[in-house]
Amino acid sequence: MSLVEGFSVTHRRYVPYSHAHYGGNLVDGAYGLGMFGDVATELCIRTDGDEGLFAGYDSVQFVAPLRAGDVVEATATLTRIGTRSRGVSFELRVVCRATPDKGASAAEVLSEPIVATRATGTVVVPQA
Ligand SMILES: C[C@H](N)CC(=O)SCCNC(=O)CCNC(=O)[C@H](O)C(C)(C)COP(=O)(O)OP(=O)(O)OC[C@H]1O[C@@H](n2cnc3c(N)ncnc32)[C@H](O)[C@@H]1OP(=O)(O)O
Repeated sequence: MSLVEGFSVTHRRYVPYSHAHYGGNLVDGAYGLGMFGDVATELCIRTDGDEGLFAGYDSVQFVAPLRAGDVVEATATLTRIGTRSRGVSFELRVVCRATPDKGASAAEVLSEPIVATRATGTVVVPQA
């Protein structure tokens, strides 16, 4: 178990073109929230031995677009330990991106990750 403030878990994933939803291959904001649910689940497993339940978000900010073809990292960090509640902060970062001007499948590793989404929320676990 890793029930200590500051403990974090990161998931990394390629965003398929089947998830492009808007012009410019833009992906809907819910995609990142789905990743936050999954990474929070692993966080709860590691902190409390249970998948936990997401009670709600206090804040969500869509800081930069997420695009099909991106490789993204979602990080969940434990910020508060209640009795059964756990405060969690989230960040979604783009680490690789397509470069279609160089070819249909060309892509690059970004020199600096782009933060796409930030959020804070609460998950609830069973009584120990
Ligand atoms: C991470 C997941 N594996 C992935 C998901 O996303 S799950 C899918 C979405 N979530 C759900 O379907 C959950 C639906 N909600 C529930 O089942 C319940 O509302 C709950 C389990 C989240 C809470 O219900 P309950 O166990 O009856 O809560 P309480 O006994 O009243 O409180 C327990 C602690 O939780 C804090 N709390 C409750 N609701 C909220 C809330 N909306 N926002 C923030 N905090 C909440 C409450 O303050 C208690 O905290 P302490 O134990 O005192 O620290």
